Amino acid sequence: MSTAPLASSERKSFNIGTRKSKLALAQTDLVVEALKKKYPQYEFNIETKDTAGDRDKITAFKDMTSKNLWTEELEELLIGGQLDFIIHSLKDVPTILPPTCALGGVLPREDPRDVLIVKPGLPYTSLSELPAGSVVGTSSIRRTAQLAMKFPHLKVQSVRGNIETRLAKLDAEDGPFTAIILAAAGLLRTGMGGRITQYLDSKTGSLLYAVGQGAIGIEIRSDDALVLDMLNNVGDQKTFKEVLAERSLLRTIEGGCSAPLGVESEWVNDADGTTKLHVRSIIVSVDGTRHSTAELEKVIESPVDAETFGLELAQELVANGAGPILEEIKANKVTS
Ligand SMILES: NCc1[nH]cc(CCC(=O)O)c1CC(=O)O
Repeated sequence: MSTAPLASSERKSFNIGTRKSKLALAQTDLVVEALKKKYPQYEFNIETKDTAGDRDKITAFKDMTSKNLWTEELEELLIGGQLDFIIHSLKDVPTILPPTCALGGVLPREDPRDVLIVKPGLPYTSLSELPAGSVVGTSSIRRTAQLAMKFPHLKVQSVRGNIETRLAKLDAEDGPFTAIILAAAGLLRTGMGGRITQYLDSKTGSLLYAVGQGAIGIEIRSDDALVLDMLNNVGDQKTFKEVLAERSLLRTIEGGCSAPLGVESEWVNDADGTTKLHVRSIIVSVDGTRHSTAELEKVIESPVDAETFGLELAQELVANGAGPILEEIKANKVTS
């Protein structure tokens, strides 16, 4: 847009963009609610848009050539000034944003774990109970690789579509799936937590989650001081530190490809009361035969500390053998 930006004092109305899915709308409502509470004098308009990721429901994610499946169209509107905020599932946001865009803040993280959902009528209550040959639905290479490593007797088959579509494919009488794996956050935020069979985490010896999973990311123009200031009052600083550390880890190791990286972040208190961020991480080869793990625990006071944390954890993962696994993934990647 060619119109000159309004002076801060004249801006009373803000446009918030998101995708059309039920989850995107539920998450946007949470952000609008939080903004209205602190800024009752402003008006917030929600605008929805389909993205490339919504339109192409057939190509497996790993074969898609655009890295910004869920974000590109909305970012164009943000950069052009038609939008002031974009609300994303942070997990879907690339670790490198366009140069004039920034992650302005995040809402408090929902449960970040993956969950198992077993087909109705089947008796299984956990991943480890599923009989050999059971078909587990997921389209994520992170989940596929970790399943191949930890549950090699199971079969993995791709399942695409939004949460409702995937559940319908699981429930289909004549469908192939014994169970599917989804993020807890998406189910909980859309009122479908009742479908969860088992929460997966390192304690149950199963999957680590995706970088940013369960967090709602708010993208803004990096020079929009008014909006940034609003988000400093509305966003959750603890979640922000966690996800900045996780995204720095992913950005460091991925080098232009989406890596099968799993993480698990928690805050721990030392005996002397110091609070530290503890992150476990794993990279697994797609066939599950090789992996590298690393953990780090440090005080995080600033965004710079979080960036450094991610960098150091990435170095540890590489020192523990992640390099060849990443090289193999890059070599097999479709390039364009
Ligand atoms: N790419 C799909 C996607 N993006 C965000 C979520 C769920 C919510 C979240 O992880 O924040 C999901 C579905 C899933 O992985 O089960």
